[in-house]
Formats: sequence, C-alpha cells, structure tokens
Amino acid sequence: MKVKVFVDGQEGTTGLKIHHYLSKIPHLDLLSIEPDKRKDQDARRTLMNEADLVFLCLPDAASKDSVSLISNNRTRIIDASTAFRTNSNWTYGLPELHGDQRNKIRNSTRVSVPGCHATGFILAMQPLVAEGILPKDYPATCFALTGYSGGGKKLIAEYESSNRDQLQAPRHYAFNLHHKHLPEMQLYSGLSFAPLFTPIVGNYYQGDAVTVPLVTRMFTRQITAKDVHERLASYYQDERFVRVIPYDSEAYLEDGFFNLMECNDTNNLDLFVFGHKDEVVLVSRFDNLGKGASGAAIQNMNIMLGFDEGLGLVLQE
Ligand SMILES: NC(=O)C1=CN([C@@H]2O[C@H](COP(=O)(O)OP(=O)(O)OC[C@H]3O[C@@H](n4cnc5c(N)ncnc54)[C@H](OP(=O)(O)O)[C@@H]3O)[C@@H](O)[C@H]2O)C=CC1
Ligand SMILES: CC(=O)N[C@@H](CCC(=O)OP(=O)(O)O)C(=O)O
Repeated sequence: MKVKVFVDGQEGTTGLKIHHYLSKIPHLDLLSIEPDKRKDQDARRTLMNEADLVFLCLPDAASKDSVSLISNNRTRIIDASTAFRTNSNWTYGLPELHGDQRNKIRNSTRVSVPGCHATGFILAMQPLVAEGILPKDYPATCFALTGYSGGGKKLIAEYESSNRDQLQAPRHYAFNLHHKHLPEMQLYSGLSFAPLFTPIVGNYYQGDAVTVPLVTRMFTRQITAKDVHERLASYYQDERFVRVIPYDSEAYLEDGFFNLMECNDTNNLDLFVFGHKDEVVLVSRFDNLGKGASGAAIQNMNIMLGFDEGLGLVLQE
C-alpha cells in the first residue's frame, strides 16, 4: 500500500520544493487540499489525520496549531519550522549529527528539520567539540551569506519587486544577536555558549555559505588547520551528502573567489577547511532550499519510511 503524505503549507517556498521532490517518488500517495481550503482548520484536520506522514512548511505559530490538529498516534510529522527544534520530545532531523541520530530519526514520529544556517554551523563544529579538538567553552563566532529565498515568500517578493535595484548590495541582519537559530546551534554543536552570529542576505535566489573562523593559538595543545581537516574528513567519510573538500581547498576556488552556489539544487553540503598553523576558517556550502530545508526534509522522510536515503533528491531540476 502507498504511504499517504500531506504537505501543510504547500504554496510556500519550502512546501513547493518538497512537493516537487515528492512528485518524483513512486511509492507515495500525495494528498492534496483545495487551494481555497489551505487555511481551513477542518479541511487540514481531516487530511492530517488521514495521512501517514505530514510535512509542516508553515510559520512557527501555524506549525504548533497544526500539530494540535492531529488526534491519532499513527501520523508522523516532519516540521520545517523553528518551533520544535530544541524540544526534547522531537528528534532533530540532522542524520549526520552523530552515530545514533539516523536511528533516532528512523524510529521517531516527530522530526524537526534544522534551520539552514544552523545546519552549516553544527556540521562544521559538532565533531570538533565532541572529539575535544575545540573546548566546549570556545567563544565561537560565525557569519553566513544566504540567498533571499531563505526569508520565504515575503522576502522573495521584496527582492523581486520593482525596487530590486535598491537591494543590490548584500545586507547584514540579526544585529540584536538573537537570531532564531542560536538555541539549536548551541545545543547540537555541544558548545557551552551560542556563537556570536551575524547573517547576511544577498541579491540572489538561493545558496548559503556559513563561515566559522577559529583562532587556536591560545589553546594549550597546538591545533592546526590540517588537524581540523583530518578530523572532519574522517568523521564524515561515509556520509553521502556531507563532503569534506580536500585540504588544499584553494584549488576549489575560482581565481581565489568562493562560489557559494555550487551545491544549489542538490542535497549536498560541502565542508571546506582553510588556514594554517593556528588560524582556521571553516566554510559550509549548501543550498538553503536543499540541505538547508526541503532537501533535508525529504532525506528525513526517506529515513523514516525506510526508503533509499537519497530517493527523489535529484542532482539537477
Ligand atoms: N525558505 C527557507 O530557506 C527555509 C524555511 N524554513 C522554515 O519553513 C517554514 C516555511 O517557510 P517558507 O516556505 O520559507 O515560508 P513561506 O512564507 O514561503 O511559506 C509559508 C506558507 O505557509 C502558509 N501559511 C501561513 N500561515 C498559515 C496558516 N495559519 N495556515 C496554513 N498555511 C499558512 C503561507 O500561506 P500564503 O501563501 O497564503 O502566504 C505560505 O504558503 C518556516 O517555518 C521557515 O522558518 C526552514 C528552512 C529554510
Ligand atoms: C534570508 C533569511 O531570512 N533567512 C532566514 C533563515 C532561513 C531558515 O533556515 O529557516 P528557518 O529557521 O526559518 O527554518 C533567517 O536568517 O532567519
């Protein structure tokens, strides 16, 4: 029998992309809602309780509402919002986090998709903290450059409006230093403190690069960029979607410049280690709509349903 799947928020940026991936997977019965009933509680309640698996692609408050509409023990949920990412009753949907995470996801009925910037930060930092290369109280800083689709329909409309010329330059934001990804960045990286994080949105649609500088010269044990690279390469050696780029990463630059769109339309995350003796720069490159949102959601579904992990995650549209 086919698995019944429903996407709540199917007209949004993340929901549309998830729909696109789902349409390529043969073993699914995709339940649909009438366009004018998208926000009708009764119609959504019926479909959610009929579905075996629901994707929530909604703002946080609407996600919480939707979860409360489910009144059976069978329907499993994958939520793309920030609402449940650090809730201990939910499983953090980052299979590459450590050895046990895939199993947790496989057996879970409530899975929360990580935030895009958080994905880049955690995958770069968690192995280093877990293996004692970085002290837990390391005062991490981080900046990210992301495409405007990360801000959903509202930001897309702003960038694609007639005033687009005024938005040519990249724009920093979250200067209150309370970005909504900080709790998950701290919890799942294993650091004692959240990083000081300042994202930047650029005038292009998709693609994210999360950069973490590490200064290791005050450590009691000398840690070089090569040590960091070796640890990350060994940690992720069997992962299909996390690729640690060879140490001589400069060869992967284009005339010295970084191309952050290289993972677009894939579920891949490329991890770069630059630097030398006691200065290291980690860069995670991925598609904010791929491994940063919809791709990750599909990867989680595949694990939960026992499908091939990459099913439907085609390399190019
Ligand atoms: N864009 C991205 O890169 C990422 C997004 N996310 C998260 O995914 C979730 C969705 O984001 P995104 O797709 O970007 O957002 P969008 O704004 O593009 O889409 C949200 C959708 O939810 C619908 N919606 C809003 N309120 C309700 C409601 N009460 N009931 C039913 N539907 C509702 C909207 O309807 P309408 O079309 O009428 O506005 C819209 O279609 C958010 O929680 C976001 O934080 C996570 C990772 C990355
Ligand atoms: C450009 C932009 O605004 N990006 C969003 C992150 C998108 C993302 O990861 O999403 P959620 O945490 O919402 O799931 C931001 O920085 O808040």
